[in-house]
Amino acid sequence: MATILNKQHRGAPAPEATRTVLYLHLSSQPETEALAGLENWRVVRTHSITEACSALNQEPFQVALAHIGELSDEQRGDLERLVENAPPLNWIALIDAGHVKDGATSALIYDYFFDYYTLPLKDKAPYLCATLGHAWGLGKLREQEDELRRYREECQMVGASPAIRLVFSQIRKVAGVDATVLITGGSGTGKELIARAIHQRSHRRKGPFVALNCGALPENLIQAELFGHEKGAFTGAHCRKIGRIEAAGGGTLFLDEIGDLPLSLQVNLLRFLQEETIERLGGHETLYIDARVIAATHRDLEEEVKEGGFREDLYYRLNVLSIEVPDLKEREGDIELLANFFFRKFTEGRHHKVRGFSRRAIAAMNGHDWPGNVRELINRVRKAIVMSDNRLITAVDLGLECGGEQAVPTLEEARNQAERQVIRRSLRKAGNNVSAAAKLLGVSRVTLYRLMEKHRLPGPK
Ligand SMILES: Nc1ncnc2c1ncn2[C@@H]1O[C@H](COP(=O)(O)OP(=O)(O)OP(=O)(O)O)[C@@H](O)[C@H]1O
Repeated sequence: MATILNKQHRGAPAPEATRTVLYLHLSSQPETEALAGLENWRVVRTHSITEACSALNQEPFQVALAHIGELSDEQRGDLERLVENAPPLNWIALIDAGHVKDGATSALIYDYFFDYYTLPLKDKAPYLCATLGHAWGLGKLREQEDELRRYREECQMVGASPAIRLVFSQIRKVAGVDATVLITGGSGTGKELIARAIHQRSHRRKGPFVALNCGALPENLIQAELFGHEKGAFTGAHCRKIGRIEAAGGGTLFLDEIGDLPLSLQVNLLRFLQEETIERLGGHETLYIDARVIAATHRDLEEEVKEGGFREDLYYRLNVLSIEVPDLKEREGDIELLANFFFRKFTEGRHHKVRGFSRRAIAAMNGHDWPGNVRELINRVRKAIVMSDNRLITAVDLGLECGGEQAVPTLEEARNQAERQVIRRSLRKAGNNVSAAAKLLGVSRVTLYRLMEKHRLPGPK
């Protein structure tokens, strides 16, 4: 079994071990003296590939030391499989002198290892410590990047700013428990996306995710929508209808715009949260429903409670865990990231003349206030892709700078516009005859065809 070593100074309290390294001892020589110098490192020692495998399965490592002596072909094959298949981490080899020139081992190190040292270390020990530190730091960076990629791939959530990273870490924490969550934040900040991400990461992920916008329906309809009704419960109730709470059984119920839920229904929802039971409208049967509730609002519910518009007991019941979503303008660096993400999403697989955003457009996006947050950004990008006549989307295309005198185009934009105009004019004048138009422009036919393609101008029929 793997054992854990915490180095302790004699007479001094043990320094807090903040970083962990896996040590795999595959040599007939004794353990390297280097381990004694790894202060502030927690060393998990293993003495075979199997032990290393099980240690790697038990906890995440950023860095591992493999102490390599003479290896049989079988051992080398096992080591290769381990470093190739283990979760991504940086391996550093410590090789007993005399085995460095072993061709197969050096090829393995060259292919898979971050660095290597020959033993005995002697005065190279501080360098090993520094290498371990770098390898660990790089591993941490990779871990963060992996997490951002996972959010992008699994939840379609994009962002790398400190503000959104904090939200990601809160999602991770609340997903692991089954309590009610209240998500607050401006309109279009991604509250529903966050609720879905919590659901996907929770043990309920195989159950349904059912959403209801409490502000979208009149009071009488919302009650039937939430709790369902029996046949004949009211005029027009021609058959039994399952409500959203019931439909969310075994999964998650997302109540958007919870601040809009009428006071008369707040008490019903509170009863469900306390007793986990409902009765369909016009029904007498009490149904037990196991659904986790996530609510969201752009309103200040605490203020609403003070003003009597929202029940205090329901507020506390919903607000067991909370996530505050930052406005887009507070997410440093994310605007460009999101704009490019949506640009790729809307142009992928289609032939579009636009290639991306001009620098001025990016500056304008960064300077904009984004009252509609991510939803507004999506709409502006989508519209600009369709409407733009340029190769690069401009601030004007995004509706972030008015045209006319104020909007000074970049030199490239101006050149492109002028080029396009003059080609169009010459083609018109030449009755769409490319050879004649090329002559008017003083360029070859081939050049004109290339320019027409660049500006997506139709050729002669
Ligand atoms: N971080 C993000 N990455 C990618 N897309 C996002 C992100 N945040 C929000 N979106 C997208 O923005 C749009 C609005 O998000 P969502 O509906 O979750 O916001 P909301 O806060 O619930 O809005 P509202 O309060 O108006 O109901 C959706 O299309 C969503 O996919």
